[in-house]
Amino acid sequence: MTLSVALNHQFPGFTLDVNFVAPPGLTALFGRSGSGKTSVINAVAGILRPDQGRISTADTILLDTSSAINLPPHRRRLGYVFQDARLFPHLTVQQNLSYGRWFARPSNGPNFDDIVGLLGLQALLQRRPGALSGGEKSRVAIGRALLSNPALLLMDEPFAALDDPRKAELLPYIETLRDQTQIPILYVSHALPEVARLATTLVVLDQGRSLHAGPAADLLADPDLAPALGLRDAGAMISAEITAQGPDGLTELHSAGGPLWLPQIASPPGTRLRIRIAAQDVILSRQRPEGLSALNIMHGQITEIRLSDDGALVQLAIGAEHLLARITQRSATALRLAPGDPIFAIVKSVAVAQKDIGKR
Ligand SMILES: Nc1ncnc2c1ncn2[C@@H]1O[C@H](COP(=O)(O)OP(=O)(O)OP(=O)(O)O)[C@@H](O)[C@H]1O
Repeated sequence: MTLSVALNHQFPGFTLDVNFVAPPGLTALFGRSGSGKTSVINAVAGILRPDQGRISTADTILLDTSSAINLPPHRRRLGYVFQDARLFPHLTVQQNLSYGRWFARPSNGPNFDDIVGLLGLQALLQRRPGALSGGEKSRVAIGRALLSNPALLLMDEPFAALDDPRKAELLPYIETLRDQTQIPILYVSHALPEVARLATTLVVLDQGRSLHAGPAADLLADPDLAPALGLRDAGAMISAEITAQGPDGLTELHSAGGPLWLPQIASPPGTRLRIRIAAQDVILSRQRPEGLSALNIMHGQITEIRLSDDGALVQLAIGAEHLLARITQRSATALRLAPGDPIFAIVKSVAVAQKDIGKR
C-alpha cells in the first residue's frame, strides 16, 4: 500500500505546497518548527481541507479537490497517534485497546493477541493509564490505533513527551511495526537521529514546501542536503551484521567496508542492523593507519565533496552504501581529496551510540 500526497493550501502568510509518495515502511516528515508537518498530517487525516490537492492510497481516493472528493476523517481508515497518548483514563488498557477494535471493519482486522504481543502489552492489560509510564501509554495508543485496522498510520511526534530512556524503550517497537506490518506510517519528527533510526522514506519540509523526498538512506548521505538537515546532526547509515560477541564488552560486525567493533549490542550473531555514523565522528586517511586506538577502519571510495564556510562534507561509497565525513577545508585541501580516490574512514567504537543502532 502506497500513499500519494499532493497539496496546496494558503494560510494567512504561509503557503503549503507539498508533493510526495509514502511507500510501505515509515515515511518521516522532517522539518523545523513551523515548516508545515502537522498541517500535512491534518490534511491526510481530513482535519484540514486544502485549497487544492489529491491524497490517495492504491485503492482509495481520500481527497481530490478537482472532482470534489473529500472523505470525512472517520471514513479514511486512519490510525492517529498523537504526541500525548490520549487514552481514556477510566478504562483499563484492555478496554482502551478494545475501543480501537470497535471501529475496525469486522473482516480481516488485526488479531487482538497479535497486537498485544507485538507491542509487549500483556502485563499491562488490567492497568489504567494513570499507572503506566509515558512509553507504555504510547505503546497502548499505538495498539489502539492498529486495532482499528487502519490503512495508514499517522504518528505526530510520538516521542515528544518522553524522556530519553522512555524513547529508547519505544524505538524498537516502532521498528517492529515498520518491518512487520504493511501499513504505511507517516511519522512527524524534528529530531534527525530519530529519523535516521526509523525512516525508510524521508520528506524534508522547509517553509511549507517539500524540498526533497526519497529513500531515507540516500537523502541522509547527500552532502548537498546536510546543511538543510542540520550539519551538527549530519550522518549516514550503513548496514552491518553481527558476527561475534567479544569477551571485552565489544560486538563484532561485518560491513561492506570491513569489520566493525562497537560497544556491546545485545543481539545474537546473524542479526542485521542499520548503524548511523555521525559525519563529525569520521576521520579520513589516504593510507590504512597503523598503531591507532580507533578500532574501525573502513575502506571506501570518495564519491562527492562539498566545500563551504562550515568545512568540507565528503561522501564515501562503502560497498553499495554511503558514509558522510565532515572535516575542515584545510584537511580536504592538504589531503588533496578528489572524487574517485580510494580512502580509509576511521570511526571510534565509542562514538556510535546505542540509540543510533537499529534493526534492518
Ligand atoms: N489554522 C491555521 N491558520 C493559520 N495559519 C496556520 C494554521 N495552521 C497552521 N498555520 C501556519 O502554518 C505554519 C505551519 O504550521 P504546522 O503546525 O503545520 O508546522 P509544524 O512543522 O508542524 O510545526 P511544529 O513542529 O512546531 O509542530 C505555521 O507557521 C502557521 O503559521
